[in-house]
Amino acid sequence: MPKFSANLSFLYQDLAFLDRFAAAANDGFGALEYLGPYAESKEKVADTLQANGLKQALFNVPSGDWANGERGIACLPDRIEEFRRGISLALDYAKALACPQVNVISGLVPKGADLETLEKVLVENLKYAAERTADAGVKLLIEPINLRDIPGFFLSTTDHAERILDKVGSDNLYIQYDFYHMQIMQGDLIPTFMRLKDRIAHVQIADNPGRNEPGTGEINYGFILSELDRLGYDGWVGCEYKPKAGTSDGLGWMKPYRK
Ligand SMILES: O=C(O)[C@@H](O)C(=O)CO
Ligand SMILES: [Mg+2]
Repeated sequence: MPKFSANLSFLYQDLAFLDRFAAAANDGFGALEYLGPYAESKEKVADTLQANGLKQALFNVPSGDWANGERGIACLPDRIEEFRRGISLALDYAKALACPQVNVISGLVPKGADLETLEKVLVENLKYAAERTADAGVKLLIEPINLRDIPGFFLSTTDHAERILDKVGSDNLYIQYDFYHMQIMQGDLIPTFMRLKDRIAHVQIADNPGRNEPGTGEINYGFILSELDRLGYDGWVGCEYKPKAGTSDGLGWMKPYRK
């Protein structure tokens, strides 16, 4: 049976961040994920998780000035020190929250930048981060993201993600496979998942078009979720969508999977 993690950067947007924890637990989620916990103290986040009987499935390492349009810094040559500090902060929180994995957002290609240079920076940053996260018992992930929602994003296909994993050469670096992004960029969702299964540590779901809840678009999540089960995926399924019907009211799709 698939187990679901509520992505609090998308769900329960009408509530304050820490109030979203109880709402997710009440709706039957077993774990949480979000862009980052850094605006709250790690102690407060850990206490709120525990008080609501939730696990921390994942969060992103610090990803630059998100509010002002940055989408990660991991490929940017002039941000290497900041990336490294971010890894250390992410590991502090991961330890406090008993979080088994963190996701790296690669970054936007700056105007006129040399792609080979960006790739080298990303690979070196990931080598550095994969070593530190491995020492802490935390998996490191990278996520291909579709170019329609984030034009100019450096990493947008699983082929590219695989090449990066090969270049980094660490057994602690994995792919975060977001079915929504991959439907837009590649399609062929389950055959690709099957091929990359051993390199994928986390999956996320949303329907297309619209990035709304499963059942609102063209992706057959009934099939996908049963395939994930059949193929032995036992990680969390991250619900990273914009609820069309309100978060709790729009959870009808999840009913067959609740005990
Ligand atoms: O798919 C996404 O948007 C996310 O998983 C994310 O963390 C950053 O954009
Ligand atoms: Mg995602």
